[in-house]
Amino acid sequence: MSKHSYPLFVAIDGPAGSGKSSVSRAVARRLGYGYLDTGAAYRALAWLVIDQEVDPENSAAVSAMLPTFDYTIGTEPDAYFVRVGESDVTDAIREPQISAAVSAIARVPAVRTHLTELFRNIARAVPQPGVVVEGRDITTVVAPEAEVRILLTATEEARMARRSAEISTQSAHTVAEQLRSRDRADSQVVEFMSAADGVTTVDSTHLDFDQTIDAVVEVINTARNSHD
Ligand SMILES: Nc1ncnc2c1ncn2[C@@H]1O[C@H](COP(=O)(O)OP(=O)(O)OP(=O)(O)O)[C@@H](O)[C@H]1O
Ligand SMILES: Nc1ccn([C@@H]2O[C@H](COP(=O)(O)O)[C@@H](O)[C@H]2O)c(=O)n1
Repeated sequence: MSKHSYPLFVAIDGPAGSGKSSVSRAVARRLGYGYLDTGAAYRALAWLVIDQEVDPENSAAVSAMLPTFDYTIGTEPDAYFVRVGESDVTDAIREPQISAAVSAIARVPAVRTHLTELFRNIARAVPQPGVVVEGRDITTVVAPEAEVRILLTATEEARMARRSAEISTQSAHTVAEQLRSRDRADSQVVEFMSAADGVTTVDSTHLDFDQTIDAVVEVINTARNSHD
């Protein structure tokens, strides 16, 4: 029987475009763990706010939506989906208008408290022996007691180049400006640019995708061995 009553918790923080989602999902797949993308919940709430024609800057109106926010996310690395009620919003939450609105919603304290509790419950319930949870504040706020805590980072230049390579509908300049402005807004609320005490930094600036996965898996295996 496992020594853990809950799945082993791997917490991964980092700035926009550092590879949190793609690397975390690949790591979870390799280790047979669950995968939880926390940014998707902030995005899904932003989607609902816009869909209901609520002003994202109206924190009281946004907070009032929380009790009926019916959110579901897939935690299998190969069966990812995001739903609000009956609506599948997996693709819709990646639209630029959602990225532009999400930071305003994420700075509302009631939203952060509500979603933090939701993330803890979802992570505890995965059927796998471990779960990789990624977002801006996972190592510091959501799971400061996690068995494994990693700050995944890369230089702003590398992150912008990677992000603009995957977005063909906007100029590299626009993509870079959006990434910078989201990091600026988010960093007023949570610290994700430097590692808190006990958090291991993985800097992927000079690593390719597979090397980054290897580096993260090595940190997990080292921590796992020290817990056994
Ligand atoms: N080490 C790497 N080398 C090359 N490309 C990478 C590396 N790590 C991630 N990428 C690529 O960088 C892009 C951004 O990664 P990803 O979307 O996972 O970042 P993120 O941190 O989740 O961003 P955000 O917080 O904005 O959602 C993706 O296209 C991903 O495949
Ligand atoms: N733990 C988190 C995760 C996300 N946010 C906010 O959501 C936005 C979208 O996140 P992505 O990872 O999908 O890009 C992000 O810009 C933050 O505003 C958060 O606050 N905490």
